[in-house]
Amino acid sequence: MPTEDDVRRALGAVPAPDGAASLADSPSLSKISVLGSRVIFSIETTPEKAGAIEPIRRAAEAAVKAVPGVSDVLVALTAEREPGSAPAPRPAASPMAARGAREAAPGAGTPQRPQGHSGAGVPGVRHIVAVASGKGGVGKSTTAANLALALKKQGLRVGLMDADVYGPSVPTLFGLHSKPEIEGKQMKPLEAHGLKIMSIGFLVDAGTAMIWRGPMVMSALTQMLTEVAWGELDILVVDMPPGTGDAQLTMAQRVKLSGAVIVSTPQDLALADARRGVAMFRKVDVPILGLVENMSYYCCPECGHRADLFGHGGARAEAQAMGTPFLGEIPLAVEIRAQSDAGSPIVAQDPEGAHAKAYGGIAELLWKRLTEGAPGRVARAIVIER
Ligand SMILES: Nc1ncnc2c1ncn2[C@@H]1O[C@H](COP(=O)(O)OP(=O)(O)OP(=O)(O)O)[C@@H](O)[C@H]1O
Repeated sequence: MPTEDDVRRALGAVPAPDGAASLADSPSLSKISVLGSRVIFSIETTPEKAGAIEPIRRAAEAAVKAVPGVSDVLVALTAEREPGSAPAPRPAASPMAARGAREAAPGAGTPQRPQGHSGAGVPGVRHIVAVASGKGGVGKSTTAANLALALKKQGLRVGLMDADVYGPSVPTLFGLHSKPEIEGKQMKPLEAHGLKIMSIGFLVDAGTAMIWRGPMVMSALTQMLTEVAWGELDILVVDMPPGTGDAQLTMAQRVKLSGAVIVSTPQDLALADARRGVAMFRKVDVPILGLVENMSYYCCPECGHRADLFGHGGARAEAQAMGTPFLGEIPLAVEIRAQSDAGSPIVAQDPEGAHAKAYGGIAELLWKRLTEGAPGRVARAIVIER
């Protein structure tokens, strides 16, 4: 098995982006993770310089791939993220246009995957459900985490995959900071509150935003889906990257989704984004399982008074207008935020409380809709050539 020293030696021949003798000597090089035959590290840069540093990233990847015993290399570009600032810019180029990725319609001469609700691509996983939002900051990750816990509470076997590669928040939400172990050829998901959890944030330095190029997103996503020992799951909840750009569209196609849940806040603007989210999934024939209205109303922790901040109920009306089910509403509550920050989501912390019940109701409707048969879909295969 390769060692960290072997990797460093190889990086000694790669130029540095900052005038250091080599990448191995550069402060821009992150900690190196060697997980069996798989090597993961990142190079720190700024979003503006990411394009210029791409050749160095590629050279580093090639140099480490040539180290005996190395099977896979993932080199990410990362940038410091100011707390509360926007995520790093998304790749401009469509991942679909990336060399090596091509789309194939079923029956176009490529091996066909099973269709519809089979969870193809992840053996043993019955349903893969995306939790998505048209824009960032609406509480998609918080909803995905608490929904996963609420599904678990119903007795289901549940996994949570953080596909929000631009700003993985699942490590913070669950207070998980260790690296996954290797089991045979696969990474073992971490576990918390009975959930199996995987995030790109477990693999690269926390506190950085990642600057991804199309093919890297695909490779990271593929690794998290197929190279993780998920075992037998009733449902894998996928926390998608926010937005409706090419990367999100590609993910929606790449993952064999049973359906998608769209999270929105009640504001008009957020609802316009939610509409775009719904349209994106419809475009690739992924059934919309329903809309969730987050930060729906304010609930005073002192007196229990309910205040509608943005005319709550907008998402319910919007869902009706779009012909999608409305799954439920979650209030804007200090405890929900505090528990997320403390690394123990509200459903785990206070499973019998009112907020847990709200998530529970959504989970119940979601599971009902999945098992009572949301409209089937013919999944289109995307073939990644390695
Ligand atoms: N119902 C809620 N009540 C109070 N705070 C909430 C609620 N839902 C989410 N938050 C808080 O809002 C912030 C954003 O939430 P979260 O990270 O889940 O959003 P997101 O849509 O996943 O964002 P991004 O797309 O940028 O990752 C967090 O600080 C979270 O704790």
